[in-house]
Amino acid sequence: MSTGIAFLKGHGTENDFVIVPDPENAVELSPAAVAALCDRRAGIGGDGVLHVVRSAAHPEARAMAADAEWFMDYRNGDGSVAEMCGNGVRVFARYLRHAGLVAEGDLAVATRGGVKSVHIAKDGDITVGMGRARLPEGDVAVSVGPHVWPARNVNMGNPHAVAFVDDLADAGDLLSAPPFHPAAAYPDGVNVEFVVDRGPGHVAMRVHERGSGETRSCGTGACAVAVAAARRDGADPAVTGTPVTYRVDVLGGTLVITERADGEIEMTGPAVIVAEGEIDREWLETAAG
Ligand SMILES: N[C@@H](CCC[C@H](N)C(=O)O)C(=O)O
Repeated sequence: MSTGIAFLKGHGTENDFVIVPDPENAVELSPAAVAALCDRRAGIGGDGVLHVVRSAAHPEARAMAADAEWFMDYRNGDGSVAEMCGNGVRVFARYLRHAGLVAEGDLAVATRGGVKSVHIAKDGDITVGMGRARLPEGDVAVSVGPHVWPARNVNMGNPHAVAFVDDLADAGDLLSAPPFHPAAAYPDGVNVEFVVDRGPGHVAMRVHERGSGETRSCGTGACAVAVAAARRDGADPAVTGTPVTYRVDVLGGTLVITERADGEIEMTGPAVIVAEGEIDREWLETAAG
C-alpha cells in the first residue's frame, strides 16, 4: 500500500500554489511531477509548486542555512525553475505560520534569489522585502496579435517586460495568444505585464508568466510594474530620498508596493491556505512518467 505525500493549497491574491512540505528534501519533484500536480483538470491545480525544504537539506540553499532555516524551492506550473516568486514567498510564510513552524513577526526565507525578509502581521497581511530592481538598458517590445507595445525591461531577480497600454482588454486572450517578445532580449524567457493607470500612485495590470501562462497575480511582476510606473512618472527614491508607493490591482486583488529611499522594495498583501490533503504517490509516479 502506498503512503501519500502531504500537500496544502494556498494563494496570494489568487496566484495559487501547491505546497509540498518536505523538510528533509526526500520527495523527488521532477519537472513532469510538478506539471502533473499543477494540472487544473488531471491534478490539484496551481500556477506553481512551493516545495518547503530545510535550507540545510537542499544543495542550492545550504550556503544560506545560517541565515534562513527554510528554503522556498519554487517551480513554475510547467515544471521549470524560476529564480524568485514574490507571492510564493508570502504564501510560503503563511504555510510556515499555519504549521506552527514560525511565529508572527519577522522571519527570513531562503530563495534562489537570495535570503528574503518577511513580516507576518497580526492583521493577516504578509510583507516581503523584494530587494532592489535592476533596469537593464535597451529597448524591448512585446506584442499580442496585431498589437505591439514598447516595454520597460525590469529585473526583480527574474525577468519582466512592462508595457503601458490603453486598455487591459488589448492584451486579448493571453492563454490562446501569449505575448511575443524578442528572444534576443530575453534568452531565458520573460514575464510580461500589461498596465493601465487608475489614478495617482494606482495602476492595474494583467500578466503572462513565464512557465505558467496568464495568472491572476504576480508579485515580482507587481514590483516591476511599480518601478516602471515610478520611473515613467519621474520618481526615483534612490535619487530623491523620498519613498514611493503604488497600489497595484491584479485580477485577484491588490498588492501595495513601496520603493524605499534606499531603493529596497517591499510588497504587502494577503496570503491564505485553503486546503490540505494527501497526494496519491502511485498517481504522481505514473503521471510523472
Ligand atoms: N508568480 C510569481 C513569479 C513566478 C516566477 C515567474 N513565472 C518566472 O518564471 O520568473 C510571483 O509572484 O512573483
